[in-house]
Amino acid sequence: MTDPLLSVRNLHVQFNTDEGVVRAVDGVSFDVKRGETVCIVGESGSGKTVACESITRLLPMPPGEIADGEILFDGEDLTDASGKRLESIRGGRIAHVFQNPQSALNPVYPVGAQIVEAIRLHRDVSKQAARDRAIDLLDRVGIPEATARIDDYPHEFSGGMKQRVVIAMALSADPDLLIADEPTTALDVTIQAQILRLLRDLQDEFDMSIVFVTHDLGVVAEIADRVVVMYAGKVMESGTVYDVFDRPSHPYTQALLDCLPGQGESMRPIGGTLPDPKRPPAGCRFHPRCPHATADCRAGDHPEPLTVDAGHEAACVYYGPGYDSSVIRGGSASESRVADGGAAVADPDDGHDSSGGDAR
Ligand SMILES: Nc1ncnc2c1ncn2[C@@H]1O[C@H](COP(=O)(O)OP(=O)(O)OP(=O)(O)O)[C@@H](O)[C@H]1O
Ligand code: NI
Repeated sequence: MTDPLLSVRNLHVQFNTDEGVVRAVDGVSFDVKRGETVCIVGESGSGKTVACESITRLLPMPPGEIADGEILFDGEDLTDASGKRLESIRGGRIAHVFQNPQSALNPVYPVGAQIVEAIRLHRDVSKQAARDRAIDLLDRVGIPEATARIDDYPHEFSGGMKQRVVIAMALSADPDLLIADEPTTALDVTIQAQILRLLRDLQDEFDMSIVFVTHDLGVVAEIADRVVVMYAGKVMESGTVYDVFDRPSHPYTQALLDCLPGQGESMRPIGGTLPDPKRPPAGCRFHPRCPHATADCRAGDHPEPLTVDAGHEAACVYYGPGYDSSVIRGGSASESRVADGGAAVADPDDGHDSSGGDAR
């Protein structure tokens, strides 16, 4: 068995603020194998972006700080890497794509010039060779008449086409890992589906791994090989897309799935809101909102992940000896939810802020 491409081990990322320490990512572990797509899913504020942006230290530090843990990328611990080393990895072996394509493009230069620059940053090639490759990349991401459009400015492209340009730029260095943080959230549904299909095709073609952040379980069903469910800085459940959709073993995962509209029912949002990250509750982070919480769930530390099956883990006190999963899964345990698709997880912060993309 080969080592995973990326192995995030017990990662703790915090912000030291005047009001206290925000433990945004609080002991998160997950692996990404070569060539696979891992979706990180969870409500707004659960720490998805902070976890992803810590990998290449895109997250400004300070105010952020990696307080503990390891980020092993191809065997190298990135938490120890120098700023210079990370700069070469960023955009080289690890590329990021964000929600808002506008933020990744410079409005005053033609898109081709920006892709050429990205190529030449990581490769010693002539301008002409880089330009040829830029045209090829634009063509591969589905920009019609790439040769004619390479000298167009970002504003001459629609939102979906702009995101394709950004993806072409991200691919320019042949990355081993693409980290895409809500790359389709700002796009309309049809365009979203096209971009997801594009990423899947490109993944095969470029043989890369993808970490895909979303709060849309429909998107997860569409694109994930494996899923990491985050809540309030913790991983609640992880497993293959089939494990998580067909055998959800954490009440939080179940609650997220219940937000998906089924036949003729409307979306049921999860009651309550995320805890204050400066003062998380004792016990399981989800217990104040969990319909199954017992005294054991309200005390002590957050539960350790327990193995459900090989490769499928759930961090739930309830998931233990004598556990009756039908209690949590209700009557719908046998229905495959992978096919449902299409719905966003109810989000307390409804207008998912675009700062993840705008900040850059
Ligand atoms: N610079 C910062 N200073 C203080 N707290 C921060 C900072 N950046 C993020 N946080 C906090 O860290 C937590 C995790 O935020 P993060 O952006 O990772 O959530 P997310 O899961 O990506 O949510 P969304 O779906 O809205 O993008 C939140 O409580 C957020 O308020
Ligand atoms: Ni985010």
